[in-house]
Amino acid sequence: MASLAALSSNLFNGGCLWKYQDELKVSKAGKLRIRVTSMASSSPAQSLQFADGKANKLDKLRIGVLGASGYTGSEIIRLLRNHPHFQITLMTADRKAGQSIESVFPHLVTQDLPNLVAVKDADFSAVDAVFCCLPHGTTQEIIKSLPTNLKVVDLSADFRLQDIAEYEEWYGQPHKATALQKEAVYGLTEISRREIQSARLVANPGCYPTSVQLPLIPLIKSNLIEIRNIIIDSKSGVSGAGRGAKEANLYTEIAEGIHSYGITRHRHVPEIEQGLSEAANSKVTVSFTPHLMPMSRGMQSTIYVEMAPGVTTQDLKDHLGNCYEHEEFVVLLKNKEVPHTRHVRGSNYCLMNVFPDRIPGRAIIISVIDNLVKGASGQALQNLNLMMGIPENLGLGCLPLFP
Ligand SMILES: NC(=O)C1=CN([C@@H]2O[C@H](COP(=O)(O)OP(=O)(O)OC[C@H]3O[C@@H](n4cnc5c(N)ncnc54)[C@H](OP(=O)(O)O)[C@@H]3O)[C@@H](O)[C@H]2O)C=CC1
Ligand SMILES: CC(=O)N[C@@H](CCC(=O)OP(=O)(O)O)C(=O)O
Repeated sequence: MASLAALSSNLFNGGCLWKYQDELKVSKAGKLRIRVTSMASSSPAQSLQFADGKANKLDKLRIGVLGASGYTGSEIIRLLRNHPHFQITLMTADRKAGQSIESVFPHLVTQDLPNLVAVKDADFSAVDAVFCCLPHGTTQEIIKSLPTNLKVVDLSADFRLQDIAEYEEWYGQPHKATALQKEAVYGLTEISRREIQSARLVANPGCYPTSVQLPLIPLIKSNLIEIRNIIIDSKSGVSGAGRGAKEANLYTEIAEGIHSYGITRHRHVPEIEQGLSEAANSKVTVSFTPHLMPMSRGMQSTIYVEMAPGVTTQDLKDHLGNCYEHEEFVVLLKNKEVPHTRHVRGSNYCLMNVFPDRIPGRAIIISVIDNLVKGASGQALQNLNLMMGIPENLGLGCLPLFP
């Protein structure tokens, strides 16, 4: 039985009322009782899983953000501001260790948060779960060194590829935590919800792979599209490259133009192919070209596919509509509405739509996300909510920022 406070905090946070089955009852004592259950779990307050088995004074889970001085780390901080059951108690940085969060991110001046510490100085005995927002390569050894009772959502690419040889080929370095790799669950929430719920370590998907796999996996699973000749043209905002200073990301190098990069060799190719191959139950290869756009956040994937014989674009739409009908964060647009990145900015939504190509038998699928939210920290929070047995939309109620 959840408390009214828990219910009202869910609603306050944009909790999705349609996901809750509310049952009003008058108890013998004449008090109104509201029973709340969700798709993700039963009563949130009862299912919080403290790492040491003990509740704390605040009855909130203690969260560590590793890499809190980066873009995805600050996005986690922003989202957790509205979370009823998570409280940040540890934040790490590398070059910025020792600084206060407002000196690193002035927009967070109003928040009462701990100072940034180096990972080596962090006290992990005082946290229940961590978001790991570190560069790939550095992440594996750090996660390996954490107490094993902590739940971990890793936003880096280190645990996404099941095949270690493939990781080493595409990332150009040996994997240093191969045992943990076997334990990790790939966290594309809407597709792997059941596995994520019981995971201890979740490999949060890359931003491009999220925007591509959400529309394609259901269509491939149902044999509605051919698995050959899939062409993916993706575009990302500059925050996708992180906050670290790089010449290629200077205003003068990005503004007033766009450019492709990583042509035929971007490291998200094996990640996309892994997910699509699993859906197809046979090897899928794709043409994938990412582009850098002069915008700070946002991502669009335009995907060209060949439909299976006799299948129409309306069939693709109907199928995606059915698959995602009860999903809060994945939305198939109606009619010929075109997804825009500006309509998901700052939110956890993925908007998609399907259009007939002028070439018979082909369709064009467009999907948009905010690379820092559904493409990173929002999906990571969705996953940790699931892992903790609480409704997966908590903290994720913010609408897109528009205009
Ligand atoms: N940006 C995006 O849209 C997405 C990013 N990701 C992935 O999420 C992870 C974080 O990305 P993002 O936030 O953009 O990156 P940033 O470069 O913005 O932040 C990186 C963070 O890691 C810290 N850090 C860097 N090197 C080390 C180290 N050797 N040891 C400990 N801490 C270190 C930095 O600290 P300091 O600043 O003090 O040096 C900073 O806090 C990456 O793996 C990225 O690929 C995934 C999906 C989308
Ligand atoms: C614009 C930009 O540079 N985007 C990054 C991808 C975003 C990301 O961080 O992906 P991972 O989580 O897999 O590292 C890139 O192309 O490498």
